[in-house]
Amino acid sequence: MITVSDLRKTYRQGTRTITALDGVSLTVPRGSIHGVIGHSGAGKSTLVRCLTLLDRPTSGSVTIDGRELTAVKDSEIRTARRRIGMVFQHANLMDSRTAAQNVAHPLELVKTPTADISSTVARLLDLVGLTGFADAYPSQLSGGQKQRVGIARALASDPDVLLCDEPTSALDPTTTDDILDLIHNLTDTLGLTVLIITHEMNVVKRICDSVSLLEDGRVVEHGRLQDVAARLDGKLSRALLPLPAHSPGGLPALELLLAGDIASGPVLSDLGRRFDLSINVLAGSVENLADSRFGRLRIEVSELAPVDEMLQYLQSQGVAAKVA
Ligand SMILES: Nc1ncnc2c1ncn2[C@@H]1O[C@H](COP(=O)(O)OP(=O)(O)OP(=O)(O)O)[C@@H](O)[C@H]1O
Repeated sequence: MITVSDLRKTYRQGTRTITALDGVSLTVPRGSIHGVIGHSGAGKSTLVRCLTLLDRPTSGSVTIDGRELTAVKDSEIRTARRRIGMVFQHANLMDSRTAAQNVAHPLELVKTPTADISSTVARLLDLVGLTGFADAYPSQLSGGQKQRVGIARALASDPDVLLCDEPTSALDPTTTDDILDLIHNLTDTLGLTVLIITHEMNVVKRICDSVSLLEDGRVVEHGRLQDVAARLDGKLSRALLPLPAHSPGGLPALELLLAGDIASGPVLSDLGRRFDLSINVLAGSVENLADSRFGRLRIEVSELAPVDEMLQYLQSQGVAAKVA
């Protein structure tokens, strides 16, 4: 379990104080994947640096499985960092070393016996789907394969936590999905706790159990994926289930959010039949998130439609709805 409590980081620039993290708190339950999503400048890199103690936070704490990392003395930082496996945007491999030698590097640093290194490296390359690539140099590997080596290297020190900093931002969509699936499978197989820093909503959609939205150094929204997706006015829900901008026409328009079984049901035909009116769908977005179906729809109804009654009816059916 990762617990980040009220983490603050300020930088001095001449006479100015820049607040990069302004009281960030989040919890990642053991064995789950949490995404931190934010635009450029939100504080993502600063958060990564503070979590890995590359930068000391100004205040606040980071605790992993009950051990407060932020309380560790400078002389013990290297050892403490071994509990966190880091996966970077660009795999950051050493070009002069083969895949196997890159994965072996963290083990060599702590003077692991050579026989143990060989068997661990072979097991890890196997685990990330790179059997047969042990002797390949980074220049002979695709972007996705390099990232697999990076993941194997992150796992070499047998960490409790995997911290992934924009792990797929440099990859094409298909490779992105393969790498995300690998991280997901490893989480299950090894019981890892994973924190993924990203600016891509697709990463959150595909593998995160929970998510925090970082803006100007603060977490402005957070929760389990199925909970944030179900918030009609939530920023995360809008990003997960996007609709094009609404340009109001002459007719009343409603926005609906359907979650779970309701999203697969005949909501619109029931609504039309009950109020004896026709309904036009103006825009819609449907996704499977956290094993549930979610839909956000914008519909248009006739001028004389009893909008308030319709909203009440929809709410009674478990559909969040409002005038668009
Ligand atoms: N060493 C530093 N000195 C001064 N200001 C800094 C420093 N590092 C970050 N900042 C500021 O802190 C804020 C957060 O920056 P950070 O790099 O963490 O954002 P980010 O979300 O990672 O952005 P990006 O996605 O573009 O990398 C920004 O306003 C940035 O200018």
